[in-house]
Amino acid sequence: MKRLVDVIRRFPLSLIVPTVLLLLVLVIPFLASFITSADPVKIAVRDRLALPSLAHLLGQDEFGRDRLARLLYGGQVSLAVAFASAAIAALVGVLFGLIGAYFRGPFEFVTSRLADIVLCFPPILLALLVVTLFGPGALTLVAVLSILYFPVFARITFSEALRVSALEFVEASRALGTPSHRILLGTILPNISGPLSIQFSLTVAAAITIESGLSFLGLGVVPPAPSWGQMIRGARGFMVQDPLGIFIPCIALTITIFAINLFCDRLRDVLDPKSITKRARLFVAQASKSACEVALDMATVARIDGLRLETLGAKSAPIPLIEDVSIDLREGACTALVGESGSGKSLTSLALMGLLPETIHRAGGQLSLRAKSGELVSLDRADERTMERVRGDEIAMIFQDPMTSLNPVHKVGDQMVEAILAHRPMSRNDARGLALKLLQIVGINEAERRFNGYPHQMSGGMRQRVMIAMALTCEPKLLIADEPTTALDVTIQAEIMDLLQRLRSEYANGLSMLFISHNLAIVSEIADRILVMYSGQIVEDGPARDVLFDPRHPYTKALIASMPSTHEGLHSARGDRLQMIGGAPPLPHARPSGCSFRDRCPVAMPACSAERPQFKSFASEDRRVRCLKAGELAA
Ligand SMILES: Nc1ncnc2c1ncn2[C@@H]1O[C@H](COP(=O)(O)OP(=O)(O)OP(=O)(O)O)[C@@H](O)[C@H]1O
Repeated sequence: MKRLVDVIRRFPLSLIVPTVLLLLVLVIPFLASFITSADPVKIAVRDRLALPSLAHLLGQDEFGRDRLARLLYGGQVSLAVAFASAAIAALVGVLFGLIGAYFRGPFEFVTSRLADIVLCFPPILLALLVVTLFGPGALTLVAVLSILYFPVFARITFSEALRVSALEFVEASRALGTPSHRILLGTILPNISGPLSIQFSLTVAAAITIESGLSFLGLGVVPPAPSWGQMIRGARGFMVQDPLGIFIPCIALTITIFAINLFCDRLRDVLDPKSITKRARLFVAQASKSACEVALDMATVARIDGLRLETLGAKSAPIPLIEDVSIDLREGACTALVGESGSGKSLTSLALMGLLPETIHRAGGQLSLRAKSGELVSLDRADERTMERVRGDEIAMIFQDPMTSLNPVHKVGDQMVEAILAHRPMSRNDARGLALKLLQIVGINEAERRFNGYPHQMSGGMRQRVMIAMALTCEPKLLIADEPTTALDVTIQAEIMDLLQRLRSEYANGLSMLFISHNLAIVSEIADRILVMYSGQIVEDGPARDVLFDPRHPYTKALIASMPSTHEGLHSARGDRLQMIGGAPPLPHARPSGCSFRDRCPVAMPACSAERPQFKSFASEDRRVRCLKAGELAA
């Protein structure tokens, strides 16, 4: 009982109306004997096509049979046939699709060829074949419809499962030795349930309509037994004299199909953890409208001011991911954002680009940019058209994994030309010339040959160079480099860092950079300013040298102490041995009260759990530290 109450309490609100509607549609036909005492097959020729009366609420059909009784009893047959055939088709199709996609080889061959063979058969021919074997009737209909629809499920499952099987979390499950059936049912199936639930609703709807066609040909429900298909078939001959006859079963069909589609659609949204509710969308829209503009001084190219990002799930309360993050990106300077995985570096940069995932929204703060023209743009209030111009033209971004950033089916040169033409009004020939020049600038030998090559013909380092060249096509003011060397080996890392340094010094109008990394050693090579991020907050901010050689936050100190570096000064600052930072950063939903770092902090005191530390600035120093002991640590 307690369990039932719990289930009811957690039942998603958005499913209530579709569930009630679906239950009504499904249950009412099965209450036929309580609703009417009329016999659905009893003929009364004298009353044929009679209008509705108290005795016959929906009138009488071409044989004088009670239409309400036929509608209710016929609904039982139609719904049972439709649901049974859709369920069998889904079960068989999903099984074939999953096995074919996961095990490949002969399993793939059997799945695809079987589906091809069934799809090649004209449906009527197939129906005739099954009727010859089993004779007409509701069971025959179920068999015909299941055979007709299972290839659709098999194909959808096959292609979706193929896509999901290639994702890293499935590889990870395999590497952990998870048995195949668990991966198939526990990992892959939930990830493809969205398109399958929609296909199920479409199949039920289609099965109800096809039942009418097959019954019309005498291949389905045998008269005088009622079904909605039979009712439509019978009423077709009297459409002009008695439009109600065809209207009633059609309305029943429409409401049923609508209820099933609505339910499956909502169910998909509820099952998908990435979906957001309408209410949440409205909230986002309102939050965006309430933003206000910030003034930028001439030395600042972009500013993030008091940024707060929250999750926006359909099921749970919002969880803060980023809190009170403020960053000034200075003209021509490289600002580095450093922190452990999950600290919020990427989300901060994606917010600036207007590329936040749908499930995350900006709950506070402002984002502003000084464009090349000198115009001030409020990125938090900009519409999508403005953001399209800003991306690439004003702010460009390079990502961690150059292997997946380029489109594998287009030549490298074509992709570069398209990127140039999207922002710059010039001929294709000029764009080609510019692309070749950029390839040379980023140090790609045999630029012409590489221009005509595909991404898979290049090494990781070369692809990252291409990505950098593409990022520079419109001479942006700001380049966001999100862990641009993490996926590369050490020697290539060094080459890419040299390239970025060279580009900064050669760039005509001064290239400002937001360099994101978890690696302080790499950052120390390029950054003018370092911001250390921990658990969604900036905890230390200052000129690179000061932060590296005189860290004031215990987390920054711990990061430096754990960092293998060839940098002499850093070695002497922390002694010879590398030191580990104990524990792990808290997950966003489980951040402790007070300072998020206190559980790992060697100098934590009781006050650290009582209050969230605010930024502490130091007189005559251009630095900020978010720690109650910042003053002491500085001393
Ligand atoms: N789409 C999302 N939905 C919900 N939470 C998310 C989403 N993307 C990121 N997060 C959470 O937001 C926090 C910050 O993530 P973010 O990717 O910005 O971290 P990061 O510092 O860039 O880490 P990494 O170096 O691993 O990329 C993490 O706790 C992460 O789990």
